[in-house]
Amino acid sequence: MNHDTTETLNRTPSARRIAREISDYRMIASHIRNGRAVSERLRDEPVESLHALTSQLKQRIRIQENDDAGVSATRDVLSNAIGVVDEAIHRALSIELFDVQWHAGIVMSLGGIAEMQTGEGKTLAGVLPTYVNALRGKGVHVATPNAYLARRDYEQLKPVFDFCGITTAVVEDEFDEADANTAYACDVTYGSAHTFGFDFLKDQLVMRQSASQPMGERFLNNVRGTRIQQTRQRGLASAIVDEADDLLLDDAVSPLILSGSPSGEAADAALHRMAFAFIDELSESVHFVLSSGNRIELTDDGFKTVYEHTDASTHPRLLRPWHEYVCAALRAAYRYRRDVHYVLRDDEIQLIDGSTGRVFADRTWSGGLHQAVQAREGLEITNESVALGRITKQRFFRSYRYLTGMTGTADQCQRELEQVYGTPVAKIALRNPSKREVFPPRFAMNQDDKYEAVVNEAFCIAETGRPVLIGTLSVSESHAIADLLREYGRPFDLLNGVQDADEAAVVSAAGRGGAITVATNLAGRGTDIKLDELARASGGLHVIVTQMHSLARVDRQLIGRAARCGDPGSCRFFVAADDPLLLQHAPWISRHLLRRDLDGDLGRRDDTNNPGDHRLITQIETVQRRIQREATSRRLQTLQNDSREQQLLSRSAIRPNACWAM
Ligand SMILES: Nc1ncnc2c1ncn2[C@@H]1O[C@H](COP(=O)(O)OP(=O)(O)OP(=O)(O)O)[C@@H](O)[C@H]1O
Repeated sequence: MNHDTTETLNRTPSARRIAREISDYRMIASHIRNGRAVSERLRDEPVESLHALTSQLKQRIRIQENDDAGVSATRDVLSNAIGVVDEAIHRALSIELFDVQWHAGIVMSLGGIAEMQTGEGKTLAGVLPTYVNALRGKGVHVATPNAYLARRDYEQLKPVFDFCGITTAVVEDEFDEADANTAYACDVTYGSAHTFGFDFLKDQLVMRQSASQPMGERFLNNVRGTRIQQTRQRGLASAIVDEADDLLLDDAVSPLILSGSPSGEAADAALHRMAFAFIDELSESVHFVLSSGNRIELTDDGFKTVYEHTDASTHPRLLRPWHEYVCAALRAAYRYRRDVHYVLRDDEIQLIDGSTGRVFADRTWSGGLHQAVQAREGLEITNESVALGRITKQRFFRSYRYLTGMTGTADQCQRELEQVYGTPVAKIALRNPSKREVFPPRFAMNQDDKYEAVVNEAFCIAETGRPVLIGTLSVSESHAIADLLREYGRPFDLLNGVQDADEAAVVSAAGRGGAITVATNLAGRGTDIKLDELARASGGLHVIVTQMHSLARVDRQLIGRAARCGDPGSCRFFVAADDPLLLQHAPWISRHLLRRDLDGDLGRRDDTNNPGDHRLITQIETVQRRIQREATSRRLQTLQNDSREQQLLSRSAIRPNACWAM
């Protein structure tokens, strides 16, 4: 797939062809019918027959495949592939896939993205495209948002692929070169997008180092038998991306940076400490202003003060102009909060990913911000990382020859997925209407009142035998609610990436009748909370959303933990006048809520539908849509900058992706 900037803005011929194919319902239905017939024939055959059919299909797809015939080659083997996969799932899991799951699987096998509602069974729908891509013999990377989901899917699906005669493995960040190499040698490799991206960067580094070795040295190394570092991956052939909206859009512009930093205290540590002490002399609006996107700008007065009242500006250890140290200290003081943006663990700053709630031990902020936060926390100030390699996830995923994916929440971003990745989206119908009840929203004047109301609701619902998931937006919010629950002496589980609880164990306990689980977004995507009998009979999982996210899709993923795959369930949104989303993006709604409180209206706790409440939620959703549009245009801008940079690199001698050209 050849992408350039102009292509990203227009539908490519290949995207047009895929769009046509994935909307051909008659063809899709006939594949499902034929596939089931093949599966019937295989039912009493020994497992060797499934393996033999897989080998035949591998041969066929390789013979037919050339640059132009990728999709039609797929189409040719699809019915047989469905037969093998159907039979393998039947033997390994004693489950029959529903038509909607085959539909999603075929869409992905043809190169599209399947939008299938949360809880409709995407994990199993993804087996078919994984199998079809594995037939190409160049390896398939199944990318998930985190390591927990990668391992879970690998463990669940390995027996299925064993029946198919397809080798599988999981790769993790901690793997050394040899283990990673073994995992990538399999037909299918499960891993987080993060691991795949970093392994790619590590390989780039190995190849650069080997290319820069003089030929004589390489020859001598060969003669002496000196071990030369190997690459981990076999190339970027096929990727199946789970939670595609998250990985391909929301998280796509944050660059993956492979970095190293010399150990010990930074040479300019004293300057960071001086800057942090100095900001006490500055006041907001006079010396600096807080602007959007976590930025802070010095006013003219501020700039003068920064340089007038200190001799730090001529310090011999300065790595950047003195005012940049001051700005970093201001950002650390005013914009970055412990347990919201980062946690402190073993005297180290560890970053929290805003949309997934995960804590990343190996990520650091750049431009001196990390050191400024260390100064603020009174920690040792470490050296800044030096970037050894860097790529945006957007560029990384665009480098795969075959890319496809699935998500429960692609609305409002179909166009972007198609334009940027050449992957049209097909919406898969619901198997049965959802049983999820959306309770009327609750409003509060401030966070304390809201947490009280949240905890009350959790008690009342858990008492009826239903499990409750309280979804919070930050670690600090999860702690605040946990403290309140402790005060009332109510047992609960906490999942926020900071405590050491085993994620899988907490998720599997969250569906027990009467259980209360407090979680950050860690539990908001991909997690499958299985209900026990009491929980199902009592009405299923109830999800409490403690505050609306700036992206509506994140909210929908969270409420998607309830009422999955035909189960009952419900959810409710809580909104407080001082929620960050309202304060930053819709202060008029905050003011409106405060006015309503004066009328004593906000404390109302009945469940009748109030049109005014729904109007407010609709207004917040409009704000979310605006934020989404702004994020889209930022991403397209990054893409254009990235493409420009790539063009410049390709004109020079440096071609970072050249080794992967296929
Ligand atoms: N064909 C099937 N028959 C019976 N149960 C199924 C079938 N397919 C999926 N399930 C069950 O439905 C539940 C939801 O499946 P899964 O977690 O794959 O949903 P999902 O679409 O990936 O959800 P999310 O969008 O939240 O990630 C799981 O418990 C799974 O075992």
